[in-house]
Amino acid sequence: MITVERLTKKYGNTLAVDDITFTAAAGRVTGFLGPNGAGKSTTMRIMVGLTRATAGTVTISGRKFADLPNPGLEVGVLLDASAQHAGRSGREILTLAQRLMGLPKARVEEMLEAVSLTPDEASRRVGEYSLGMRQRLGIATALIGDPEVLILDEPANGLDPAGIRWMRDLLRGYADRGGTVLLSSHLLHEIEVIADDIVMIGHGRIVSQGAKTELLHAAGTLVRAVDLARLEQALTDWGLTVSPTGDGALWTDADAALVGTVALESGIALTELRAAEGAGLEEMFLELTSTTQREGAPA
Ligand SMILES: Nc1ncnc2c1ncn2[C@@H]1O[C@H](COP(=O)(O)OP(=O)(O)OP(=O)(O)O)[C@@H](O)[C@H]1O
Repeated sequence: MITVERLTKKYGNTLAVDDITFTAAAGRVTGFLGPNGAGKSTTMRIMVGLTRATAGTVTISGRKFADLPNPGLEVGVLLDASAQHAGRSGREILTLAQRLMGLPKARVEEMLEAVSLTPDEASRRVGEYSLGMRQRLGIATALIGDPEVLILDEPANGLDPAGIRWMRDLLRGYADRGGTVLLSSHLLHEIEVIADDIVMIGHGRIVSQGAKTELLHAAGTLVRAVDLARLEQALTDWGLTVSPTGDGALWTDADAALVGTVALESGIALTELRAAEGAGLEEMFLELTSTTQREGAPA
């Protein structure tokens, strides 16, 4: 389990992380979702002792990262897959990790196999790896110590669709065996398909968090009408948040019963009315993150 309490990080005048509190629970995949510059990487770097917090605390399985005697056995980390030594082979990088953590030699070949790097690929210099191969190697390095907690910053970057599917299954299996997975992404869909819990961050602040199923349930309503412009006006007049989805529908934060009532009262015939679910989560994500703009920050 990862516990983040009232965490704040300032870089000069930039408030990169602004008083955030959340937990990532054991046995669950927690998606850390936010647009570019939201503060995800900064939060993760603080978690693993690479950046010092301005205020607040992070604990991993109840302890601070700095107090873990052999951190690789407790928490697997993948922050920047390109940060590996370009002149070493994948096998050498894994062997270094294996020695550093005092693990059996056989673990290296086991991990290469687990992330589907062939013996030939494992012998090549990392400088010649594609981004997807680096991500696989990074995941192997994170997993080699069989830790209880995984912290992965944008792990799907550079993976092809088959690679993304592979990673999803791997992380699902890991969480199902009781592990804690925290993974970040700026892509809603990536998080939506894999996460059990979602923490949404925008401009350093948490804008929404909870179980994915609950967030989907609360993700508003999609509605279509013959006269869409009139419907939009009617919903807006009722004080509801409304935005066109771009494919001839409107999204609103209200539930379907209220939208139906507004339409009836206004004499507007609807052609579709349903829970927005995935599409709604996206609208919610855009709405929530756009209303937490820092002063002067670009939209
Ligand atoms: N070392 C640093 N010095 C100064 N400002 C920084 C530093 N690192 C991050 N920032 C700022 O902190 C804010 C949060 O950045 P961060 O990298 O944590 O966001 P992110 O959510 O991981 O974004 P992305 O999805 O683009 O990786 C940004 O405004 C960024 O410019």
